[in-house]
Amino acid sequence: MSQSFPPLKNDLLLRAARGEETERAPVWVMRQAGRYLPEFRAVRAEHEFFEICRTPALAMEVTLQPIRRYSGLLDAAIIFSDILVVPQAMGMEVLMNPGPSFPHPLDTPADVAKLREHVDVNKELGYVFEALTQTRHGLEGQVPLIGFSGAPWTLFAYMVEGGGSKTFQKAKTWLFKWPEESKALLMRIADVCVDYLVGQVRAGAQLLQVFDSWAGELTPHDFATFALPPAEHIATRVREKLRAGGIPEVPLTLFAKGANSPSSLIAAAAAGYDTLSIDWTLNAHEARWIVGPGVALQGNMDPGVLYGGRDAIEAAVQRMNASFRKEGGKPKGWIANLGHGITPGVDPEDMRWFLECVHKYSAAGSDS
Ligand SMILES: Cc1c2[nH]c(c1CCC(=O)O)Cc1[nH]c(c(CCC(=O)O)c1C)Cc1[nH]c(c(CCC(=O)O)c1C)Cc1[nH]c(c(C)c1CCC(=O)O)C2
Repeated sequence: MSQSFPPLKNDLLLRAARGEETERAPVWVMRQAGRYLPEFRAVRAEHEFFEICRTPALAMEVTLQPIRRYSGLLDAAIIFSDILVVPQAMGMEVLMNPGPSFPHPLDTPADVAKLREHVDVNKELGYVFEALTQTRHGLEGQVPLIGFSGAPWTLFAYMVEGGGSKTFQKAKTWLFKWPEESKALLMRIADVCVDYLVGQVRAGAQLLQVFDSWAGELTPHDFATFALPPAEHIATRVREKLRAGGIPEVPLTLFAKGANSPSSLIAAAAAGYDTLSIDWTLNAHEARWIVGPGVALQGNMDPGVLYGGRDAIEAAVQRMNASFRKEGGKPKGWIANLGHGITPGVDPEDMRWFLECVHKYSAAGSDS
């Protein structure tokens, strides 16, 4: 597959991620390819979830579905995959029925011996790289292509819990009973993520996002102790490896959902990422005040507003716009998004309305 890709026609996302002013805010939506789209459900009816991930033509198809449906309204595509392909690459079995479940979670530090000692990402995750390369061609330069991985803390939690959790009993047992073993496992996961993310850029990803969906389960102290160091390691090492490989650097985004204490925000902003993705429990104005001008911000409408109909969506976009932008100025270092993934019950036409409202209200000169 040729690595000479079609020229990019819309670089709003990349400019905003670098903190620049843009004529309007670029917009994309976490989980934009997925179950709220009937065309995704049609593919899903014919194929298992991980089969779609592992089949580059299918992964490309579902990645492109929202780009086609919302033609001209989305400013990025995100490759269809899942954060749990990394635990799979490390040797763990993961099922999707309908949520993720691990038949053999890591109950104690002794179980770490069951993981693959050396993970060859080209061998284990080459199918994601192939999907990225094909999709980058399939996009024909319309919008940039985002690659991603889970953050080590969120992946660790899945690997020891064996699935989702309300209490995080097992993950917290690990952290507080075996802190050193926990840190070692977190860094081991981080090193796999580094190789995986570098491989994604080599394959065609133009921006990388690291999802720490469960960061908010930790105290500020434990976030700083356990979650942030491996996330920081990822940013540092990815940049080093790209430079060493002569591969142009790409912007990096960290989504540490719920890590919203001022000290956590300040620390996350200093972790080596270009953009922080924030959830809806933060006011963007306050977040900017806390983190200063050094990082771009992404977010942050409550995904639940998409259930509220057009008037509610429009009003929430207006408030979001006013919160992210200086009065009268152009958007600067702001990527419009939801504060977490879009949910399966959303009407795709309400998603369209959200995108249209962002275009309208974030355009320079428009009144918020
Ligand atoms: C925690 C997490 C997971 N996966 C992901 C996260 C981090 C972001 C977040 O917090 O939402 C990330 C993810 N998962 C998926 C993408 C694809 C790209 C996109 O459209 O954003 C991305 C970026 C597809 C998916 N991943 C999953 C689906 C639905 C599975 C199906 O089709 O049956 C999709 C489209 C399954 C999945 N995968 C995961 C869960 C908890 C579930 C089940 C619940 C759910 O549906 O969201 C783990």
